[in-house]
Amino acid sequence: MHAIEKLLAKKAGKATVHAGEFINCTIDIAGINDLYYQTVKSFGEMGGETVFDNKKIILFFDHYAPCATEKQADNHKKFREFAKAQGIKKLMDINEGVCHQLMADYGFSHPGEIIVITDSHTTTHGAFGAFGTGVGATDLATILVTGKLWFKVPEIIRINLIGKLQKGVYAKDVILHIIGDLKADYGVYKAIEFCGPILKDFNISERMALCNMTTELGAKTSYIQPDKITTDFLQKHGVHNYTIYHTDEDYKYTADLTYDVTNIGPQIAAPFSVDNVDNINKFAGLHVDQAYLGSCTGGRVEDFAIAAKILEGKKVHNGTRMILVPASRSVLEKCIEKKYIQTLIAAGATLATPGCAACLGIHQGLIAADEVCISSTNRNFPGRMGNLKGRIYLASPASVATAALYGEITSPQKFFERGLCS
Ligand SMILES: CC(C)[C@H](C(=O)O)[C@@H](O)C(=O)O
Ligand code: SF4
Repeated sequence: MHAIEKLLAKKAGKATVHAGEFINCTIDIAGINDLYYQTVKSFGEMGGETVFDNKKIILFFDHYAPCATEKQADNHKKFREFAKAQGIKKLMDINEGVCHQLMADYGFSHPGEIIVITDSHTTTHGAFGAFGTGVGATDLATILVTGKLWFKVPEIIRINLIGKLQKGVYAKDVILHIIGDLKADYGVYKAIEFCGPILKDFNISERMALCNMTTELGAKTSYIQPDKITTDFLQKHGVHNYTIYHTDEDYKYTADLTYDVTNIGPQIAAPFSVDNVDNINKFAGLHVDQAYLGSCTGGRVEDFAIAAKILEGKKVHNGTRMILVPASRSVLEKCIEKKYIQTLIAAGATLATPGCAACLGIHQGLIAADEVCISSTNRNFPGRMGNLKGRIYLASPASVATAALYGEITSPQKFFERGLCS
């Protein structure tokens, strides 16, 4: 069995499970985003009165924080009333940030647990050795009533990362390259495990970026075998009580792929799909109207550190806007402490409040028709960040910051050639 199967078997109260089998599992964390008040309505329609365990439920105000419309404000108000009525203490209000970053910041993502949130990027939590998956309102309401949810045990694909990363190339470039190679429907309802020597060079932030974007391969969940990087992170967050499962030596993967990252340069996913990927140099010189640094994919402290290093003492190009959206309050606090925010504001960037913001085109930085936005987020569909004719180029935070500096898409490796960035 695979570690994921051992995890699912335990949660289903079974000795073994196998790919394709339908099982019913107990859920360790159920998260509801502010866009999903329907979950509460469905809970009522199912005859739900008291939630299964109010300590295992988290409400996240992240897709519009703070509210941009009266309807959004009304939604948040109803969520707060529901939390009060049910004694749900974990209500992440408008001052907190994006659900997946908060799960990391608060040490809520644990190896060996099942995390279900009403958000497709819940695959992010495979970075901690959890089984994380996104569901809709009805499935989440089922959990509120029963504390359980059905799953079909997924087939598992292993992606082995070998070689040596070039300077100026990050996890985001690696996952964009893989998505461009495998295409957006490759991993539908499958689990995608990352392994290989490169992982020891990827901190939790980069592992989260890898796992987060398996959603754009259609994956049901993702997985990275917990190691010292994982356990050190958990220890730092006061987390000591969890179960790490291990995959049997003779486990047979549905597919066992290897990528040598040595020859992967900075990547771009060009409009209008995430698997429309090519080396950044193919787009060099394209004017960018907006450079966006944020989201659960690329809005962490490490991402702002890179951007600050590239823009320190310099100015965002005239004719280009740079928008900063820290993924959470804790990220913002750390970036202020380290003066990354001050450096970037001095360069001419605009600071928005922690949350999803313009990542999905709700507020805080939408783009107009025919505008070009280079973004550290994870989707570039028509209308994703504003006007249907807006064009989004997905890239690493380093590429976003470099484009902000030059006003056009430019490889961040130019800095490393001159040794400016370590
Ligand atoms: C709003 C939410 C349902 C959606 C998702 O599930 O991915 C959003 O987070 C996104 O990134 O498009
Ligand atoms: S930051 Fe973007 S991708 Fe992440 S949960 Fe929010 S809208 Fe979805």
